[in-house]
Amino acid sequence: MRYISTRGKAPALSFEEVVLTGLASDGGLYVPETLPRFSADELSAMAGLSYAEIAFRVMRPFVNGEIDDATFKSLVTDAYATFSHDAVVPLKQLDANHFLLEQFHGPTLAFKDVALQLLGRLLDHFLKKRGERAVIMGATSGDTGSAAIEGCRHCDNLDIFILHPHNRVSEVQRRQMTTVLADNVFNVAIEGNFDDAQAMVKASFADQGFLNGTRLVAVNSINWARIMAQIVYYVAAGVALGAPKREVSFCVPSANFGNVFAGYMAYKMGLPVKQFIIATNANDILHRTLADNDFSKKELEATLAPSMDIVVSSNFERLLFDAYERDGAAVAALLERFQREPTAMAEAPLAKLREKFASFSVDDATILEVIREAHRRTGEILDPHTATGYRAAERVRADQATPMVTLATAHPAKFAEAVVKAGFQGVPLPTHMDDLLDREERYAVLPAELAAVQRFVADNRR
Ligand SMILES: Cc1ncc(COP(=O)(O)O)c(C=O)c1O
Ligand SMILES: N[C@@H](CCOP(=O)(O)O)C(=O)O
Repeated sequence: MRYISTRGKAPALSFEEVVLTGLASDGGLYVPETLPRFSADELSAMAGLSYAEIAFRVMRPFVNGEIDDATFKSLVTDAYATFSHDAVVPLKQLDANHFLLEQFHGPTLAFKDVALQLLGRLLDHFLKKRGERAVIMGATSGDTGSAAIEGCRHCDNLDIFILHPHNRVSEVQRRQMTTVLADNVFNVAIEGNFDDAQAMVKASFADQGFLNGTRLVAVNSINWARIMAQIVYYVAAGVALGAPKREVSFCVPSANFGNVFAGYMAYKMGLPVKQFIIATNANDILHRTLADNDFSKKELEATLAPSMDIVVSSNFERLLFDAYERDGAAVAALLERFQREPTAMAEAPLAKLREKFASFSVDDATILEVIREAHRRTGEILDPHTATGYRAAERVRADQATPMVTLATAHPAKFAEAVVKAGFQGVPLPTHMDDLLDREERYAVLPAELAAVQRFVADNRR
């Protein structure tokens, strides 16, 4: 298998190269040239297997024999042994046909752990094999940062720089990052928003001169391995609920679009999916695009679901590539227009997306209402991101007969502000984080200026 760019002009890469690369050299994102497809028998055979075994079977075709099976199996098994629930990503039934897929049982309590526990191990494996060092630059609206640090901190060959928007992540999220005092971990609070941070990371991939030849690696979902690892839980949930004999629907709290895109990949690989629902907070560009063909930027708003405070949604590009029949030039032209001015998708690709995707946007007042309502009905305290999904699933699901799986993307203990505002006392952190609020913090505060950030990285990398 080879990986090609969504903008059609960068060289095709192998799996190892794609894991060790960020953006493609033409500014696009890498996707597999062809997708593996599972037969109904292969899917049926996955029901009842351990999560690690399903993960191995789903991801093996993407690895392409570039890691031998025994080694890859052990990387996968080790990655998922760090989760506190035996099912790794368990399903919880809320009512007759609505399920939560709990994605917060990993070390940092959000769905990002599922991919980043594996990505850290893959990077360690490839860099050791090559005898190379690398620098990671990542942008976070709160969850990717700690999951990346947790996944990569033990890799001696890596220095990790994580940019978060100053004062725009929750206290628990910030401390999960800034209290890791390892020599290879650097946190930077940017005086700007997530889009500023992500733009600086992307600009650094485009011009890596400031690193004097050291490799720059991505831990954001621009890295294909992030998407690959996230495909697994769609397959695991689907077969647990009766696929391939029964269709399943998924509702996904969305922003940078890596999570729901992974679900779409599972569908393209043979999982029978009736509907994907894209849930957004007040930063509703994905909903506006799907519902009104309004593919235009609006001022980024700080909401009670801060991890979804994103306007420029990276992985939407991967979906556009598919919707535009893999025409890289058309995708590049649309995205260049989008950066400059309000724009719209062509009718045919949009119609294609609407066959499988619906969307819904939830404001802050509704997030609070949903947290209270879901607790009354189910006994669960949802985190504010999951709350957007819960409401969207109720409002725009295609039918009641198909099982609906809402992805519970984070643990409510990470978002005390929203939970308390909704009228609860808060949710305790798990015991391994008991003293998080007392730990020493270390981070730099920098202006949202590329030169300042690159100087910081160049000066501090080991
Ligand atoms: C808790 C949580 N929910 C939802 C999202 C949205 O996921 P995605 O960016 O993959 O669309 C994020 C981060 O982006 C998140 O951290
Ligand atoms: N919500 C994310 C934003 C970055 O998304 P990614 O999936 O591209 O890493 C975060 O919590 O940082």
